[in-house]
Amino acid sequence: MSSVSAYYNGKTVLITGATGFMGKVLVEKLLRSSPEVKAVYILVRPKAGQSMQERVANMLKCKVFDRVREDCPNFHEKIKPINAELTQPKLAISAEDEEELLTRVNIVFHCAATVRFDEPLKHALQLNAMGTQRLLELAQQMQKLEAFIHISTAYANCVRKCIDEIIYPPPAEPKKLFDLVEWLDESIIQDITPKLLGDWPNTYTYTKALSEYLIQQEKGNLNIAIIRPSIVGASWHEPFPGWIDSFNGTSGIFVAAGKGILRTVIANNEAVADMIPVDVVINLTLAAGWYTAVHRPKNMLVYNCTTGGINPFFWGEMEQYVMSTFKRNPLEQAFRTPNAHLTSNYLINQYWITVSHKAPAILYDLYMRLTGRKPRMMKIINRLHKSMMLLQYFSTQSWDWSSDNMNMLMGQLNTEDKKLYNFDVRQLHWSEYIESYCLGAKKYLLNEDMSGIPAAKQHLRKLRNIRYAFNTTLLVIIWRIFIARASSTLRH
Ligand SMILES: CCCCCCCCCCCCCCCC(=O)SCCNC(=O)CCNC(=O)[C@H](O)C(C)(C)COP(=O)(O)OP(=O)(O)OC[C@H]1O[C@@H](n2cnc3c(N)ncnc32)[C@H](O)[C@@H]1OP(=O)(O)O
Ligand SMILES: NC(=O)C1=CN([C@@H]2O[C@H](COP(=O)(O)OP(=O)(O)OC[C@H]3O[C@@H](n4cnc5c(N)ncnc54)[C@H](OP(=O)(O)O)[C@@H]3O)[C@@H](O)[C@H]2O)C=CC1
Repeated sequence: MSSVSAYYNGKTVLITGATGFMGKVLVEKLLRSSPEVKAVYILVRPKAGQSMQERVANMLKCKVFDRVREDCPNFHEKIKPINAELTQPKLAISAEDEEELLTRVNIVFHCAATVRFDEPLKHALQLNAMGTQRLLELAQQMQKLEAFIHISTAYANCVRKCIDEIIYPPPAEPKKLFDLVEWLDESIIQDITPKLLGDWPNTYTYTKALSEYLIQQEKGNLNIAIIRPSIVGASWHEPFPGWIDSFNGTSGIFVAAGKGILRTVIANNEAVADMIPVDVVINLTLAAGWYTAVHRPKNMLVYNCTTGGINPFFWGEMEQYVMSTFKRNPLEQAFRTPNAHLTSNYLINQYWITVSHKAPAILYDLYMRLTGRKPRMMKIINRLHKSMMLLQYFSTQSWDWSSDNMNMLMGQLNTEDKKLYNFDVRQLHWSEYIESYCLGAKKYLLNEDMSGIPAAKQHLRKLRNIRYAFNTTLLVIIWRIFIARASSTLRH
């Protein structure tokens, strides 16, 4: 039985989206588990006034690379950044760089995408669907290509309740849509987007469904596999338990709940919270790359990378574990004591939004104004409500994903690889994982030190005393009004 880590040694790999949350974990794991990998080309665009080189230098300083930095101090020499923009013709790669890629690359991992739910359709199409098509065109010309791995999402087909490891008919004919957005005015596209999306909840899942179909249509002789992760969370074990650097998915919600800002969430306690740790997704992706290249399956394999069917976990349990962790390990400078509740009742949610979100935010902003500072809480609350509105589609329903290919792949790994590329989610202990996720959000997302926990607890005690004082004052005022009314009624 050949080995996954040995396979990548000596290979040249191309990764898109390497600067993103999952891309970084992929680059790190690849370089650490296969230190003899020949080169890792990464497609990077200049962004926010930073050149490609500056961005890569900053990326490599990131904590996520601490382990590989220790194991192989020269790991950065293997990383070859290529200037690219996936929304541009020919990916905006220079002729010289293109030549290098065409003659050298053995395996492609395509992670780049816009994951925003509110992305305008035109941009989501240009990046997620057309970008994938352009990358496929490039891959078709690669002389030594052995496998092409595309990262999709388990929610690409969220209009279905049971999702098998197959490509479903697309929501629309991709090429017709490409033509349409090419000549239609941006504002008209915005206007007709809800009609085009149909049952799809957002432009992200819609364009991910289109790109899966495009791949199936245009794969030609390429050896391709598609990975469909569900809600990707902090790492389980690698490179560090709880590592996370993105506010997407559940992470931003955890932080908002931990800070005491978020108090009510529309979710179904009994619905499955299909979360998957990022290192599990990356281990499966690397294993699938090896399997696709070495075993060359006759049909393109789709791997649903989910937990619900194997080791189900529910939103109600998540609420308990998140709250219990943040009560024991509070975040610094919390707005209020963490106390978030899930409800599937729209009216109850609206009530708590008014009482527990808006009222305290208005009072706090008033206090800020009175003390000559800039009010900001209402702005945060409004952004939070926008996020919650976009996320509730996923927190109120359950889906059944089959995971036969994930199981099949596990059976193909030798004993050593089963440990090195562990994606057996049956071993995942949810309460421990969520605790480590919340602590990871505290450490890696918010850069808070664990030594600050006693001060954070002290701050929560102060908040509790303010609440007691506020409630007592309110009671006294109500009591005084009541007494005043009662005595005036008696006088008359
Ligand atoms: C108690 C437990 C309950 C559990 C309760 C259930 C929850 C139920 C979750 C379902 C989860 C489904 C997930 C589907 C699984 C996929 O397959 S989807 C893949 C993941 N994609 C996503 O999650 C994208 C969702 N996000 C979005 O679409 C956009 O962020 C939103 C929601 C439209 C918000 O957009 P926006 O208001 O423009 O804000 P955005 O640009 O995102 O952020 C602005 C800045 O604030 C930062 N920020 C964002 N959030 C925060 C925060 N909370 N704190 C501090 N800073 C923050 C950002 O990092 C960003 O910083 P810069 O990059 O500018 O430096
Ligand atoms: N996170 C999640 O919960 C899930 C993610 N996925 C999928 O996993 C993949 C990775 O997601 P994740 O890491 O979370 O996303 P991130 O948003 O963290 O990363 C996206 C990556 O794509 C790159 N990118 C975006 N636009 C362009 C462009 N125009 N040209 C070149 N590169 C571009 C970004 O580069 P830059 O740094 O320049 O912006 C970044 O490296 C995506 O395909 C996503 O659909 C699937 C299921 C769930």
